[in-house]
Amino acid sequence: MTLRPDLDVRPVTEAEHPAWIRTLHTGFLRPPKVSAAEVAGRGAALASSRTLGAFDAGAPRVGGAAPVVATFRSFDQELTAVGGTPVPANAITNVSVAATHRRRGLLTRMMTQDLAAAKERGDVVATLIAAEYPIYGRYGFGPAAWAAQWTVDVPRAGLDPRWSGPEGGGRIDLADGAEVRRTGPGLHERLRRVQPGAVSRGERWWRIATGELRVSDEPWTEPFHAVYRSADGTVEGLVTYDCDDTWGDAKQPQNTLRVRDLVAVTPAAERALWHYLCSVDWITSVRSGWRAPDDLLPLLLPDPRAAGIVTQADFLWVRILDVRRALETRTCEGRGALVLDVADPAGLAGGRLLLDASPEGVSCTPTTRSADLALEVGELAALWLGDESAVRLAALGRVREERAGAARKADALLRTSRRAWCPDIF
Ligand SMILES: CC(=O)SCCNC(=O)CCNC(=O)[C@H](O)C(C)(C)COP(=O)(O)OP(=O)(O)OC[C@H]1O[C@@H](n2cnc3c(N)ncnc32)[C@H](O)[C@@H]1OP(=O)(O)O
Repeated sequence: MTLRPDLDVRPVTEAEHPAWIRTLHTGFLRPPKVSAAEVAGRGAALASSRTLGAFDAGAPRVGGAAPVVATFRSFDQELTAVGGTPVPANAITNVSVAATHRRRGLLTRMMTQDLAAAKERGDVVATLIAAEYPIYGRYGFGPAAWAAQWTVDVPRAGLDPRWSGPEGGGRIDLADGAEVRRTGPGLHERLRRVQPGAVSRGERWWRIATGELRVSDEPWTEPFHAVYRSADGTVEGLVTYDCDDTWGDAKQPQNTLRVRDLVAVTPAAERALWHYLCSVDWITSVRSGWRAPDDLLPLLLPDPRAAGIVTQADFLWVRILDVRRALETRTCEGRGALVLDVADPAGLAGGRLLLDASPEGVSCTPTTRSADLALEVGELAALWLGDESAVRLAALGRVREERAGAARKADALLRTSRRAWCPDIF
């Protein structure tokens, strides 16, 4: 790795936004052009001292300035812990380093700077959606919530073709973007209060999802929105989807419906919305979008084999910055005490801590007692949302039992009955 003193990492100014966006597009292999509309659409999100750029003073100047050769941005977010309490999170996004400047330590510089600032602010975790698995473990991140995507072969699913709506008095109605902006945020707030791994959505998220705010020059396709209401009229579910227009030579419909977002706060709403999506005439295939790996979807179908997993992968990565607060914020179903020896080579978190957990509450205090389980902070992140098994990590040699049976005990305390899920890419 060649470290170069003429590579300056610093917050970008408003005048530098167009160059910064162009570098981001280049890094993400999108056409390297930027319109005034895109600069305006992204402006509010970029206007922060947490929008970093790397500038190469040794490169030919572009418009009289050193070119932007790397991008990085973080923003305030809340991440729901097991039990439903949110923790303050430093959400990291828009990470790119120009191919001409790769492997010179630019990502490491930007990440180190940003994580130190997040720790200083008092954020409990940092979060990101990783483009590639091998990038972020070195910075103490661990894959904390996985996701799966299904394709449903609708004709094979065995659903009753006469179905005309939900049972039990509930109803489904189509909605427009304005209604989604009114009802969606409240519904999503209900979801994230109970869904470990869910992250907060600001008003901007809803404006982008409904096409009111454009942050890219890609053509916008207006989606369909459908709302589920229970028998008493309460909104309990919302789905946003689009469809293609494909017909076979024998004049048979072969259309695919793609779910962009499905939020349901009751099992009845979730069941009804999936049933609805798989019952839209002309649709022969439904793409589920990113769901929890234990989503209800396949088992809702009379023939679950009609739902094939097309992708199953790590999704939300978490970097714990404050082990004590992270553990004390979550709940535990089990009861017991465990001494964790948490190693953090970056020195941001870690130490030896006594986890004392019961359904009544969790305490986590520094201790000098001998350790039961030794692990790195990234492994703890994978365990923290309850999605990973300490027994599994021990078998992989990634956590070490200092006392026989400690991994099984950790699982009894930390694992959850349903898996963590992050519905959002950010
Ligand atoms: C949250 C998000 O935004 S995810 C999107 C991430 N962006 C992308 O994937 C876009 C394309 N890729 C890139 O822009 C860059 O290659 C980046 C951002 C992934 C890496 O930036 P770089 O400046 O090259 O990383 P840097 O030089 O700091 O590398 C640090 C270490 O990570 C390793 N590393 C970096 N990227 C990768 C990778 N994709 N796969 C494996 N190892 C990697 C380096 O080899 C180096 O290892 P070392 O410490 O053992 O020497």
